[in-house]
Amino acid sequence: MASLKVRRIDLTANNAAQQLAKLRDQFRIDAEVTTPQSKKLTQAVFGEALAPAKAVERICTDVRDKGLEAVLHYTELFDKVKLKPDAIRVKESELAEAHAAAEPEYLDVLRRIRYNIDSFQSGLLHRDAELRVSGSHELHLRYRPLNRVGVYCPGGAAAYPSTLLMTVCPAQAAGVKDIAVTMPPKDTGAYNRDMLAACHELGVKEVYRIGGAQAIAALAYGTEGIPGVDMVVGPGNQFVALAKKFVYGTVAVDCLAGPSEVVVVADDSAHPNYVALDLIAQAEHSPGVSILVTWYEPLLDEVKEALEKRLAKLGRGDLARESLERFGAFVLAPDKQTAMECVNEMAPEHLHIQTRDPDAFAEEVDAGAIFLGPFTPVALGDYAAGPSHVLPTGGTARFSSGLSANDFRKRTSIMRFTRNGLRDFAEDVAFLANKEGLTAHALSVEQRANDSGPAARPKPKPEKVAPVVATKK
Ligand SMILES: NC(=O)c1ccc[n+]([C@@H]2O[C@H](COP(=O)([O-])OP(=O)(O)OC[C@H]3O[C@@H](n4cnc5c(N)ncnc54)[C@H](O)[C@@H]3O)[C@@H](O)[C@H]2O)c1
Ligand SMILES: N[C@H](CO)Cc1c[nH]c[nH+]1
Ligand SMILES: [Zn+2]
Repeated sequence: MASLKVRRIDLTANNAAQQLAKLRDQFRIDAEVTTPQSKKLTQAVFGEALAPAKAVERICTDVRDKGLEAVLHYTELFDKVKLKPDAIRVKESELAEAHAAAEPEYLDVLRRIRYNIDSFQSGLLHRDAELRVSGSHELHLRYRPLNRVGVYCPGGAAAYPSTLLMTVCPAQAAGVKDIAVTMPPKDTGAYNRDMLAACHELGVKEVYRIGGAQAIAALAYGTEGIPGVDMVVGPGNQFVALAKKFVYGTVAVDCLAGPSEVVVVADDSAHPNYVALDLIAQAEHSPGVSILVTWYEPLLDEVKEALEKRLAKLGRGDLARESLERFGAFVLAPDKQTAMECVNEMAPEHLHIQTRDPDAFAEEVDAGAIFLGPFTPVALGDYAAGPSHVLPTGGTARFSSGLSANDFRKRTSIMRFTRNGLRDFAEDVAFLANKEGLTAHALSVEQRANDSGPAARPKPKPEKVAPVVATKK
């Protein structure tokens, strides 16, 4: 087999900024990172080579304007499945049958992991807050779960029961009652018995066989047979992430969780074999972005050798190799400080720090999730630890965070003043309101502050009603 070709980037004080910008732009959410097969598919569907964001705009507007007909149309073109309208929703009996037929060990694993996720996610929920100033006013912050949430579970190249756990469990911890799940109509999606069994185990009753941008649009706008939701969450490929960006505003979305990425930062203390395993683990998502950053040059050859050995024996070795060669990189930094700048420039979804002092390094850098030391591979977070594995990708970890139970709750502030409390605030409010030229605002406070009569109109006296007298016929 030909030797593995991973791009190498040597950072110097002079070229670091330019090299890193190039690296970062390559995996931005709207970058042209789609594979040649994906480009060919877009061309075949639209008759022209549309950029991913343009293709997504067409799909989403079609679904918004034409509803189910457009969902079925794109499902046929992208997923090669011709579905009848009544086959879109998975029957509850199918969910129950898949569950009844599932291996008991699989269900036990789901239950144990569900427990881990639920313990962490319930523990981090924000609590209602209040401030009371006696005789003056009271201020409250109230949290309530969203009513109805749509979960996208990817299923193009692999089936992800873990993603069901990492999305549905935080939503349930937040108190969301109404959860609809969509998965592509594939053996790795809504025709996968393990996925259906997991839905039943989690108590999800509403599952649709649709994927890609058309699924996100259907959830957001609602179509015949698919009631719209208040929020769409979940990871997926570039088209899914761009569709969430497109529908944002019509519905809430979580972070832009696109193709998975890892940056492994390692020094001379790191075990090359462990580093190689972590890079491959991300690459096998296909596509997945795997970047090694080090200031210890011998590690690069050691890791390359370990990668080659591993890839030769791996089930998805060919897919992982393709991802490593297309989207991977070995970055050699002149020193630790430049390595930190490199990480911050990329703000990766996952950062695994395998250095002598991982805590100190972590203090200085930004990422969706940070994994410390040799015994904390990203896979622990992917499957079982408790924080959701739905994390921001494409550099968006610079300004956004991974999914958590709090995302499924909306905050409302509630306040009440007494007349004395209002009087205490009235002068400042009126002053600032007048400065803004909003004199009615000022008046609404001043009038009340100056009044001394009763605050409310007296209750109207009940009208006298003539007694009903029974008469004999
Ligand atoms: N960030 C996270 O939290 C996280 C978690 C799990 C998985 N992932 C990522 O999710 C991704 C899953 O991708 P996937 O493709 O396997 O499944 P997917 O379900 O996200 O996407 C498959 C769908 O994409 C649509 N599609 C495919 N090619 C298209 C094209 N050219 N134009 C328009 N639509 C097209 C099809 O409708 C298909 O149903 C992986 O990249 C993985 O890394 C991310
Ligand atoms: N690494 C993915 C994004 O965080 C999650 C995942 C699911 N299964 C395995 N990995
Ligand atoms: Zn993963």
